Amino acid sequence: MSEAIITFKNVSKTYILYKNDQARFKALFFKPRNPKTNKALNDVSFEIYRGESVGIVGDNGAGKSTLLKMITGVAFPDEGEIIVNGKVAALLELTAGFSMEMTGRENIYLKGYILGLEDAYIKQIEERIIDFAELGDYIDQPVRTYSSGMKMRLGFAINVNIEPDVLVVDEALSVGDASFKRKCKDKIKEIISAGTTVLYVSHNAESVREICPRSIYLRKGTVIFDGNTDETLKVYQDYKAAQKNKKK
Ligand SMILES: Nc1ncnc2c1ncn2[C@@H]1O[C@H](COP(=O)(O)OP(=O)(O)OP(=O)(O)O)[C@@H](O)[C@H]1O
Repeated sequence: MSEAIITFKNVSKTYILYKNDQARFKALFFKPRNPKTNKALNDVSFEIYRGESVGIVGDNGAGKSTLLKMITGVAFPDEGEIIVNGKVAALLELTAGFSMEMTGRENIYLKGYILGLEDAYIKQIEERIIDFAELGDYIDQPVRTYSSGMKMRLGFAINVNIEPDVLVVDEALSVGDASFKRKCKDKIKEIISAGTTVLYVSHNAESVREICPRSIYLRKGTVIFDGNTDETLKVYQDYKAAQKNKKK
């Protein structure tokens, strides 16, 4: 077996449900007593190997985004351990981390530094990113002057052009107009065929089948099934059908 690039060992995450923002702020200084909580991930363990494409499926609120955010390092577990051995690019919150006052070109460097890339490497991929983003003269204008679609395009262009070891994709992400969307899909396919490890969250069974030979089914934060995508989708769809029948 090749090397595990992502390892989750008994990972759990509980969110505290605050009454309001004031209570959320107060909690920074005083631990709330008996707060309402929601366990978003419950004792999740798996290993993903270099070059695998793995789908994450499950109903709304199952914990899919929480799991992806932990891989990209924007959410943290309260229990368990996560090991990620490589450079992660995320097609999730594309505009996170941008400085609105800096130009698009400066933001390419800013994001590159955040990802731990060297100056010389960023220089090498800069033109490729600019070409992909199709922002014309706006690349040297402050990002605050961009439309939301333009910011997303820049975010997408950076993330897909840094030659990541792991690409994390939320299919619900919508980037730009139809022709740009097509270009993004093609680029994701190209990255997959280059052997990059991909984690793909989607509610669309067909697209999971198309991209991922293996899938993990989450229900209320727990891994219910982890295996061949056809088998995983069958377990998921059978459960949904049983739930529907119960309601009748
Ligand atoms: N910041 C937060 N504070 C409180 N609860 C949260 C927070 N983020 C997520 N949750 C809760 O954690 C659970 C898992 O959420 P998550 O977004 O990971 O689900 P998901 O499977 O990605 O859902 P969807 O398919 O709707 O995107 C949900 O019950 C959600 O309400």
